[in-house]
Amino acid sequence: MIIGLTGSIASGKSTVAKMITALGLPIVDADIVARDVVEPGTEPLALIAEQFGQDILLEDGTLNRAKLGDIIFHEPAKRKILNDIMHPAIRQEMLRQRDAYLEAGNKHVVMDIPLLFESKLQHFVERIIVVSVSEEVQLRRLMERNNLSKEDALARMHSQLPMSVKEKGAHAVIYNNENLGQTEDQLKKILTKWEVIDAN
Ligand SMILES: CC(C)(COP(=O)(O)OP(=O)(O)OC[C@H]1O[C@@H](n2cnc3c(N)ncnc32)[C@H](O)[C@@H]1O)[C@@H](O)C(=O)NCCC(=O)NCCS
Ligand SMILES: Nc1ncnc2c1ncn2[C@@H]1O[C@H](COP(=O)(O)OP(=O)(O)OP(=O)(O)O)[C@@H](O)[C@H]1O
Repeated sequence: MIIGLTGSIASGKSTVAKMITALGLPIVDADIVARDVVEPGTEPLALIAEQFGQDILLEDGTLNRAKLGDIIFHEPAKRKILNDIMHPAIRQEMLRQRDAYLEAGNKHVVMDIPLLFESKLQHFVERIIVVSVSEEVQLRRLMERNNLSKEDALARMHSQLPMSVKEKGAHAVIYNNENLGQTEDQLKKILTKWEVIDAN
């Protein structure tokens, strides 16, 4: 079974992904792939420098992620330009990793895709788990984790679809407002019901 794991920014996808890895399931992580496809020497990085100017690169030639984030989370038109450059490369590499896991004999693969709904990638997966939090908890965790002002954190949150829309498109929802133990219990229940892991 190919399972899509999604949610909104700072809702807890990576936290749940770590729990999934601990259960022995392979994960394809879109955020990691998104870093790999803009390593120095890649075509997407050259196109980004062309569109956003050479000073979007740091002195060592790597992408200035903080600077690019500041731009694209505040300007939808710039975000579209970046998405159009990066998303085809990200999709191709994610499918390659998924197929490699399947060819290696794995019965199940989890794909952690933050923008699964925004990019209409539902067809990549057979089941969708959405990690959900209240806006209040999301804002607090995002401000703390990324050391962002309230305004910058809200800009990031509003650059994605509302959580309610994602919940409606999910086969299962994990509510991650409480402690990690409660989150893990919900995850195990879902995976047991889908016969991805054994009940014990
Ligand atoms: C703008 C960038 C450089 C900022 O880097 P930074 O290290 O600050 O953030 P990071 O990559 O860890 O992303 C954090 C979260 O931001 C959200 N996010 C990232 N890109 C986007 C986007 N284009 N639109 C909406 N939300 C986004 C996701 O929830 C993601 O999990 C980076 O996010 C990026 O390259 N984005 C474009 C690629 C992309 O769409 N990635 C999302 C997963 S496919
Ligand atoms: N149940 C929880 N209790 C307390 N803190 C949590 C809980 N779940 C996640 N966090 C914290 O909230 C922050 C966001 O979680 P995480 O990084 O897993 O989100 P994410 O959805 O992967 O974010 P992104 O979309 O930015 O990649 C992290 O600092 C994490 O440690």
